[in-house]
Amino acid sequence: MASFRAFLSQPHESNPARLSRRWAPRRRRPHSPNFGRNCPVTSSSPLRDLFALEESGSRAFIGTYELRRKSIVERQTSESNSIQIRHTGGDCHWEAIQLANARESPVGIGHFRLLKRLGYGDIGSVYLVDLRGTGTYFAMKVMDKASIVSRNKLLRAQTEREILSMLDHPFLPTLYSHFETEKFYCLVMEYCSGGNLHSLRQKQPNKYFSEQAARFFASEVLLALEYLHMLGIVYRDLKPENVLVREEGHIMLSDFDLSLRCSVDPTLVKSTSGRTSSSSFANSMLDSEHVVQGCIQPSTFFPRILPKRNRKSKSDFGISNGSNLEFMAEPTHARSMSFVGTHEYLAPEIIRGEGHGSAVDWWTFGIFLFELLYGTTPFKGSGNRATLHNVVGQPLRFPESPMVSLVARDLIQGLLIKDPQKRIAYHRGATEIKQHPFFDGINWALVRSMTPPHIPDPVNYNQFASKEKKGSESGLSGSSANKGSSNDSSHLDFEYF
Ligand SMILES: Nc1ncnc2c1ncn2[C@@H]1O[C@H](COP(=O)(O)OP(=O)(O)OP(=O)(O)O)[C@@H](O)[C@H]1O
Repeated sequence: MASFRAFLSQPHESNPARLSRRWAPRRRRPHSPNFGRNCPVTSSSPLRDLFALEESGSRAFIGTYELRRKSIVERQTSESNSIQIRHTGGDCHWEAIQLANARESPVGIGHFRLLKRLGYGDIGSVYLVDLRGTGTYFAMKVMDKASIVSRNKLLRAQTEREILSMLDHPFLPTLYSHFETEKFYCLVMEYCSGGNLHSLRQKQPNKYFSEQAARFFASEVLLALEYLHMLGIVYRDLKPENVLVREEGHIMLSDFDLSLRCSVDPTLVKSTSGRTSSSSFANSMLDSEHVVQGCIQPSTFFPRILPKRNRKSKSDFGISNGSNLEFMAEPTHARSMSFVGTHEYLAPEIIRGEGHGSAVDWWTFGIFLFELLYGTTPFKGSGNRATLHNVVGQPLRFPESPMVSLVARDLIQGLLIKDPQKRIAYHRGATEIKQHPFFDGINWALVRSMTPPHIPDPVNYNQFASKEKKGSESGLSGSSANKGSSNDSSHLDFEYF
């Protein structure tokens, strides 16, 4: 039987600081998606986090906290008299995991309380958990080893873990830790309390979003896809069900087990007209003369120092004459023959079995936008076969109602071109879509600061405090859950499929 440990120890070319079974701090600190969320306090000060963690009653950690607090106080006193705020903000989740790891044994199942099953997918179940005694909440994906191996899904589990460990983006999940028990593989990720966009759409009047809300969600998804493509990841499973809503209303793309990893050659290109629409799309196709020598390395994004004889002057790059350079990292050479995805979202090239690449994400982005705006997908048939038939053979038609703007329809039309090579973004990726008039007014650098159209109801985490009491009184522990041996109805055992 192939072992998860074996796949965990495989070299990972693009992530030298790869997570080992025992959590190791990342070289780069994450963007802190959880600033102020699910944390004991909503402060960015590590000092206040530590006080709050102490107050939450974790006596076992107090010694370590005390040491850390002293060193922080000393550092603050020596560096300045003001409280230091790190640019990464106060993600208490990293602190909590790190402190748990600093104890005698690395983080494992026994450190967590299972609070609630959030859902399940093809390769595992996802639970809301808390790291005992810290008041920090996580989503833990638990996969049954035997089931995964017997159903030949080990590669999918491996892909998901590898991809998650590469990610560091505000609209993508953070993997805080991963480990295995005798029976399970576990991934510890950030928890999204707002459910998914599919459920949220169902709750809208008439079950579709306003154009403004759709533009917000599409902008965030677009940035996530752009980042994935830059890392050489074709997502392949975009659908509202996989777009989770965070506590503060921003989104998080989830579920990477169907994703494809490939090489990518980031490039600087001269910007063309600066505008894209499906009608002018043919004119804005990339002119190969405009491609500047690939001068940025994938994954690390450090400029490659070219040998002197190859160096180009500013004017070679068109900088002096005022034209703009664009960063482009579209894995246009990615190829896969797999038949993966969800019927209504499958791109025609996947159904035709002719091989597919990164353009499938732009097709699914078109279906996604259509569904947000109209409340249904464009090629849905009476059954799966009919749907596939429609995707390949039926022209795109827009329903008469609701009224959707011309620019939105133009973008959808460009994305749902059946020939991937003619599809918008085939050559220049997200850069091209960002310039479409549908996104006029979006400040791409500040999307994270936009006000979300919907803020989920806050989660009452106190409801779980009483469960903890019950759990600890009756001896609930990760290991008992692991063995699935508990008879107490307050216990949460792992359930599968
Ligand atoms: N980080 C998270 N925060 C909150 N809920 C989550 C999180 N990750 C997953 N979920 C929930 O758990 C469910 C199962 O997720 P999971 O990623 O395992 O499978 P899936 O998306 O349903 O499909 P697949 O079969 O492709 O794995 C999701 O539908 C979602 O509702």
